[in-house]
Amino acid sequence: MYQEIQTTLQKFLRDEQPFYAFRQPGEEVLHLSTIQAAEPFDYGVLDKLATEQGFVMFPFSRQNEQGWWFTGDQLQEFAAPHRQESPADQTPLQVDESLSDFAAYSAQFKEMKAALNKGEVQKVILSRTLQVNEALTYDIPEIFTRLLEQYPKAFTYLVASRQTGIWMGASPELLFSRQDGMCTTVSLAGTRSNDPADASWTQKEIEEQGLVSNYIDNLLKAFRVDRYQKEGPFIIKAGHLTHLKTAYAFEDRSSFKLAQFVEALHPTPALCGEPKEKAMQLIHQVEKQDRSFYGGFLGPLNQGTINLYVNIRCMKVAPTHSTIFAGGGLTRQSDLQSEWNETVLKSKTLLSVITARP
Ligand SMILES: C=C(O[C@@H]1C=C(C(=O)O)C=C[C@H]1O)C(=O)O
Repeated sequence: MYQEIQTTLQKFLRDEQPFYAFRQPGEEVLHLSTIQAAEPFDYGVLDKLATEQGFVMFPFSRQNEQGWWFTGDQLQEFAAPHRQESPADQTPLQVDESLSDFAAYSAQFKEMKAALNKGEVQKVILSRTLQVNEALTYDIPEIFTRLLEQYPKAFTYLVASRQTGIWMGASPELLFSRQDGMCTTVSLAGTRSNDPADASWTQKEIEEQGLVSNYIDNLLKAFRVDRYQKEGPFIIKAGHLTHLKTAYAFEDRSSFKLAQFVEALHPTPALCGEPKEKAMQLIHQVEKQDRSFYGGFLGPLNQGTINLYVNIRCMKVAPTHSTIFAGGGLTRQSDLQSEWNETVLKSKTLLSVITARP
């Protein structure tokens, strides 16, 4: 299967044929479809698309970018590649984190910390980018295959469209799903490395994940969902990281305003902050990069089934360089060096599948 996936993706990229490819968490199938039409995405679409299938890609904020709804007519399925199917004899690319990156991050950290200390926000997410100065376009099939192999529990995708450019990622975070009459969402936050020596969770992480859960609890209340299952927080593994997760599930009743709920949910305090408006303002003011589709959501809609994931652990591929995005939640208790280290660890999800040219 490895070779067939490579050949198909290689051909699409060479021909500049827009497409999307994804494998859902735990699935054995890679879905691949050409994009024949792209329409601006409006949340109302979520209520209407009972019979269609396609793929949504929505940005973190609508300030510079809009969401897209992609449809195509051929949905091909491949058995997802398994570990070690791709050539193994390759060394990961070394990228220097320059001192100026750290200096810029630390100035932004201080600015956000000042707002946290003044009580303007309780939590805000600071993100940064890591630039890979290599032309990767024709290595994409290989990199994507390794991403599929290494993160079998993630939502692993590759999108190439005129509207968004080329993006790929392996996200551990569900935004919202509706399947077989049940709706689910999660509160995911708090990060530690997978190293057993780093296993203890501090009050800071417990609180920052608790803030996301409170936000979801309040939203469910506001949408009059008064009966729901809530499990957690428990610890989940995401590649070489671990997170705290609480899972929510409830029945999709006819009175439930699904599209409005998803609109209100995004972006959660896992990617934006609390309170939301103030945190959003602070992010726009402080961060130098445009988050674009990082921190947005994406995923397939298929005849009433909705599976949307938060676009994290991702990168954008341009002809001469690629940009990896990573961020983390800051609270009053945040420490500069450990927050920086967390973004270094998070960027490894992508960095570890990009290999050096021989
Ligand atoms: C912002 C990212 O991840 C999010 C932030 C987390 C945190 O602050 O601990 C953990 C999981 C994600 O919800 C990212 O990976 O870039």
